[in-house]
Amino acid sequence: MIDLTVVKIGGNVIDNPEELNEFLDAFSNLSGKIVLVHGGGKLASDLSGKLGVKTKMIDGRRITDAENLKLVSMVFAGLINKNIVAALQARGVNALGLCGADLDLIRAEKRPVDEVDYGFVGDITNVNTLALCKQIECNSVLAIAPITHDGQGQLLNTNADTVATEVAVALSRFYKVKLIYSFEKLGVLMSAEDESSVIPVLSKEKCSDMVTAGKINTGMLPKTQNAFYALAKGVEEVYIGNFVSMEKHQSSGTQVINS
Ligand SMILES: Nc1ncnc2c1ncn2[C@@H]1O[C@H](COP(=O)(O)OP(=O)(O)O)[C@@H](O)[C@H]1O
Ligand SMILES: CC(=O)N[C@@H](CCC(=O)OP(=O)(O)O)C(=O)O
Repeated sequence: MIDLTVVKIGGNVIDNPEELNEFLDAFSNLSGKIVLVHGGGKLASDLSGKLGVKTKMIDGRRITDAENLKLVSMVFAGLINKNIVAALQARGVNALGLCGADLDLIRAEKRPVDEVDYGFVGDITNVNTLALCKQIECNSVLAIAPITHDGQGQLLNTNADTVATEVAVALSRFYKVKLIYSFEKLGVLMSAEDESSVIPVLSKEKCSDMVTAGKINTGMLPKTQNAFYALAKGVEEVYIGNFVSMEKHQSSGTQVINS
């Protein structure tokens, strides 16, 4: 099988022009088949503060009422997605920016109300693998925003780590997939404040101990949950780290392993 890399970038990098440029430079230099999935949670939260739209996150996921949905659709599928596409085009990469509704790429269902009502948050039910593969085989570099749809005209907000995961899982039927969750730190840290405490290899047991001890929390919760799920569903290799440092061989990040 041919190698393919899925890279996910999150809000802290997107919100920092210098880091974003460094990321896009490194991403543009990657050879072979590549797919980019982006978030942008920080920018959405900053903007909602300015516009007076209340924001609440639970375990790294946004409670998305109707007003928040309007805002995140504009920010993720519009502003951020199109700026990333333009920046990649400027680097000679023929990027195609899409959200989950385009080409029926990612269907989701509104998360059922349990203990928490997440509002218009979508749990992914289907990835249109054929559409993805067609674009990839035409050498388009997909830049995917974390807005999904339910097939009935309703847009939904889905965590970008989860979008990257499901895209990686779908593509692993046809490619040998490496999935990198890139963020501003060098990897999963033993101690949140200490950048030198990167855990080189994270097993399920180690992760569960760290969650219990409160050492993995907030946005790292969806990342690690998604990482183990991806491995269980056929993704070949999964890393959590800083893509630029990894590409420059300054840091190997955290490799997540399924044991
Ligand atoms: N053990 C940990 N190691 C590194 N970061 C952690 C850890 N536990 C929690 N975090 C937090 O998780 C954040 C990354 O998640 P998130 O903010 O959702 O990133 P992104 O927007 O890039 O997906 C880090 O900025 C950090 O504050
Ligand atoms: C449901 C949910 O939480 N959706 C996320 C989607 C964006 C995202 O995941 O952005 P980062 O990768 O920058 O965190 C949100 O609204 O923030």
